[in-house]
Amino acid sequence: MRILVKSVGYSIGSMTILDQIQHTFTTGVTFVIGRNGAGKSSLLKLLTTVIPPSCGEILFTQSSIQPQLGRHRKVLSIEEVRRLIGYLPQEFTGYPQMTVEQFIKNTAIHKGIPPSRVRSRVEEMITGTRLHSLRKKKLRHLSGGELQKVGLIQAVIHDPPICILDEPFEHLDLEEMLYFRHLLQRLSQHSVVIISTHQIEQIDLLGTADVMVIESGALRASGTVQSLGDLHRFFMV
Ligand SMILES: Nc1ncnc2c1ncn2[C@@H]1O[C@H](COP(=O)(O)OP(=O)(O)OP(=O)(O)O)[C@@H](O)[C@H]1O
Repeated sequence: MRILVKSVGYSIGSMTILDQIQHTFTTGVTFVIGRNGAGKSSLLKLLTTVIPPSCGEILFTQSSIQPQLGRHRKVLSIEEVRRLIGYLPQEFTGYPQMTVEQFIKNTAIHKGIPPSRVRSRVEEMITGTRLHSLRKKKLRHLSGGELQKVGLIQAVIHDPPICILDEPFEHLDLEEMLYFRHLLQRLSQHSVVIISTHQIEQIDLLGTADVMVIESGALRASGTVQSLGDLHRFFMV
C-alpha cells in the first residue's frame, strides 16, 4: 500500500490551511509532527478521504497482479480506500449511548471481522486495554483516557491496511501507551500507520519510523527519525 500526496493544498474560504504538501506514505509508521494549529489534523482528515483537497491529489495505490498487465500498481477508488482505513479523530465520541462492549462488538461486525472471530477479538481488545470492569458502562460516562482507549480500539480492531490516528496517546497512562505502541508496531509491519502528535517524547527515537514535519501548513522536513536528528528544533520559535 502506498499513499501519494501530490502538491496538495487545502483552504477554508480565503484561509490557506495546507499548501503544496508533497509526500509518499508507505508501509510502516510515519509520525506527523508540528506545533498546535500547524495543520496536522487537516492533513489527516484529507488522508481519510472525508474531506477533499482544494488542489492537488491524493492517490492510494496497491501492488496488484493481473493477467494482461502483469504486476503493476493499481490506483484504488475512494470506496475501496474507505474500506481499508481505520481512523481515530482528534475528538472521538463514538455512540455515547452504547456501552463499551456493545460499541466494540458493533465496530468489529461493521469492519468486517468474520462472525466466528468477533467474540474472541472483542475480548482480546477489552482485556488487553484493561477495560473489562467498564464493559457495561456507556461511552458518555467514560473518562477522557477510557474513551481514548475505545477510540483506539475501533481504529485498529480489524488490522486495517491504512491506520490514521490523530493524537492517539492523549490521556493514556504509560502502560496503556506502551500497549498501543506495541500493537501499532506490529500492525505497521504490513500497514501504513500515520500518527499525528505534538509531543516529541511519544516518538520512539531509537525506532525506524518516518517523520513528517508540518509548519504553518507547509511541509518543513521529512525523513527517518534518525536522519532528522533533534526534533525539538522544529518546535523552537
Ligand atoms: N473548520 C475550520 N474552520 C476554520 N479554521 C479551521 C478549521 N479547521 C482548522 N482550522 C484552522 O486551520 C489551522 C490548522 O488546524 P489543524 O487542526 O489542522 O491543526 P493541528 O496541527 O492539528 O493543531 P492541533 O495540534 O492544535 O490539533 C488552524 O489555524 C485552525 O484554526
